[in-house]
Amino acid sequence: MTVVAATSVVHASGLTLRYGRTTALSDVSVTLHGGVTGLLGPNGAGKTTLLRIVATALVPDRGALSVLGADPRTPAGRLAVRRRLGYLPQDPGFHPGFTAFEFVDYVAILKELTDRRARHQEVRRVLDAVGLTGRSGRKIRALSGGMRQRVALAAALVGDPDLLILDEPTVGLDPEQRLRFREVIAELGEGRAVLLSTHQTEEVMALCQRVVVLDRGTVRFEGTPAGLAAHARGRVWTSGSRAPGALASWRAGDGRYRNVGAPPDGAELLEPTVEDGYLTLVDSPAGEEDRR
Ligand SMILES: Nc1ncnc2c1ncn2[C@@H]1O[C@H](COP(=O)(O)OP(=O)(O)OP(=O)(O)O)[C@@H](O)[C@H]1O
Repeated sequence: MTVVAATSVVHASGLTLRYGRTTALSDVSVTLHGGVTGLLGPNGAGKTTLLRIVATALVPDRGALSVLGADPRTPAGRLAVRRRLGYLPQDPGFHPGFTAFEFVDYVAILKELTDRRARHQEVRRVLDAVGLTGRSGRKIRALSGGMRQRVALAAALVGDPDLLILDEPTVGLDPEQRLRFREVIAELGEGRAVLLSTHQTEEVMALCQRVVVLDRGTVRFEGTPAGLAAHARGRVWTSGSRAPGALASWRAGDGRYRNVGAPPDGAELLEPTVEDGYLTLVDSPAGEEDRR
């Protein structure tokens, strides 16, 4: 296990965190390497809590954690992680009166870029990386949701971090903006580790090399998107009418019903998608963990 910890970007084992009487995470163990990893799960699954722990913004009640080879429980370890980490929280806390440039510059100051000239160059670099060149002088309050999200991503990119943590980065974006954002994230994942939380299985298919499914504070799956889809193999079928016993059943574009669940004898089976795999996992009893 020590070998895994040494080569992984994040290695967490047995993380547990409670908010009062609510157990947000219970004995969560995950290992992340380079590339894009999606953290998928329903509302309240514990995604934000896990991201905040990895980003050193929250301390778990129990469990061990190594991030970029450092231990966030020690002050020196926390500092080492924070210097090499970019974090896009769900609510970036914009000052709407700031321009995009001013906001990112402010974050760069917090990230200890003290030389003004070098800092401004870095701010221009990250604004350019997210396609905001030419809009950097606009006030944040005058930007669209998609543009604001780009500003937040630019702020997370200051200092060229080795690990990027993105909490639902494409929420609220229209399909075109989402696509553009995906392009940027995919490119970022080529040279570093990206951990992003999402509710969207299509995002996982489009972007992620690995996926972790969290449900009610526990890891239900850790593996590839193809492995997650395979979880529903033999459990997706097509029929001429709605199947009453299915976990989910809907009329597809071809006019036939696509059903997920236990198929009746003789059903015509379909190739499962990541969404099917996810559905069969989160709708089955907790405690059946799957890693592939
Ligand atoms: N500050 C807090 N105080 C009390 N309970 C909290 C707090 N933050 C989160 N929780 C609870 O902890 C659980 C996990 O929340 P968390 O925000 O981590 O889930 P999530 O998967 O990110 O949800 P969502 O997809 O809705 O953002 C939920 O039951 C939530 O209500």
